[in-house]
Amino acid sequence: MSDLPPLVLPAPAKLNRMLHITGRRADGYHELQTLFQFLDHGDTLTLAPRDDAELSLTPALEGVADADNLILRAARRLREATGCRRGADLHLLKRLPMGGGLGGGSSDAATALIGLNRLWGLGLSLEALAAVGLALGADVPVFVHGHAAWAEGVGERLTPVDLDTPWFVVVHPGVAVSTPAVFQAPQLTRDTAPITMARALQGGTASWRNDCEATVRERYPEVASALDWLSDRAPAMLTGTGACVFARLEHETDAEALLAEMPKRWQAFKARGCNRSPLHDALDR
Ligand SMILES: C[C@@](CO)(OP(=O)(O)O)[C@H](O)COP(=O)(O)OP(=O)(O)OC[C@H]1O[C@@H](n2ccc(N)nc2=O)[C@H](O)[C@@H]1O
Ligand SMILES: Nc1ncnc2c1ncn2[C@@H]1O[C@H](COP(=O)(O)OP(=O)(O)O)[C@@H](O)[C@H]1O
Repeated sequence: MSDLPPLVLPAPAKLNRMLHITGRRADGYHELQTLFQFLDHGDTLTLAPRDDAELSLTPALEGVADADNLILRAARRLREATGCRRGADLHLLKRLPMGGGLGGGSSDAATALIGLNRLWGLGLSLEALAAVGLALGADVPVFVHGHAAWAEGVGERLTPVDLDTPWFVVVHPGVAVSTPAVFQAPQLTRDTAPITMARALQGGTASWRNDCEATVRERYPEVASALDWLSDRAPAMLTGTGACVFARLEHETDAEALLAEMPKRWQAFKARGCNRSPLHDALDR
């Protein structure tokens, strides 16, 4: 056994504070403009070195084969990209709902890339790690770079920004939303005129919206119920393609009060918005 201590690193959630769909590419993927921000809530990945070349991940994720797990896929891609032959024991404490629009899988992958880069002493730059991550998902690079960002393209062209950092109550309405199904929906708005980042920021939170919301509301009534319930109490939006929705609150006590009166059928948590990823804060400690 190696003497190096395990690395314990956060894999935070993200919110899409706004999301516009501005077009559709020839390959079917959609052009987006979105503002990503992190939450101080997420999964935790523990990475321990091994003396052999095995990669192990515990526990198994329900409904996700190991070969598809973004953490193991990230580890294998990193080894392919660098020729590294080392192994690791990985353990995931999963707190984020899967397929909830909180980017949990992408964040897990980014934490694996950054953690293994350190554990294996590879010395890759964040730029190089983000490039490895982009092949796994469009949301991986923002988690690797670790700063709130204005994103364009399919979400990979990033400009760092500092947004307001209120409290959020994030609600999972208990349904799974299929990202491909939302993007294939005939009624999805795909022609929002592109805007500049400056204009999006000047418009402020009151002007921010998610172009997926109408489609998701129509197809998933429970998401519509959660949005309606939250909107009666605070400004509320969908994140990504859902299913999670979030309300914006000034104070932690407001978030606690909202959680206390929420219908028990929904899972919910409070978290603070952060412009610097908790992963990068942890790496500096
Ligand atoms: C739209 C976002 C915003 O954050 O939604 P969430 O996943 O967070 O909800 C993400 O960029 C999603 O990224 P990700 O979750 O990696 O999507 P993928 O698995 O790559 O895509 C699933 C499918 O959705 C469609 N898709 C995805 C992203 C995109 N910009 N255009 C698309 O048309 C494609 O059909 C693709 O095959
Ligand atoms: N480590 C992982 N954590 C979560 N989901 C994963 C992971 N590996 C693969 N997946 C797959 O990726 C899908 C999207 O997961 P996730 O990133 O949590 O949602 P979203 O993209 O909606 O924010 C899941 O439904 C699951 O099938």
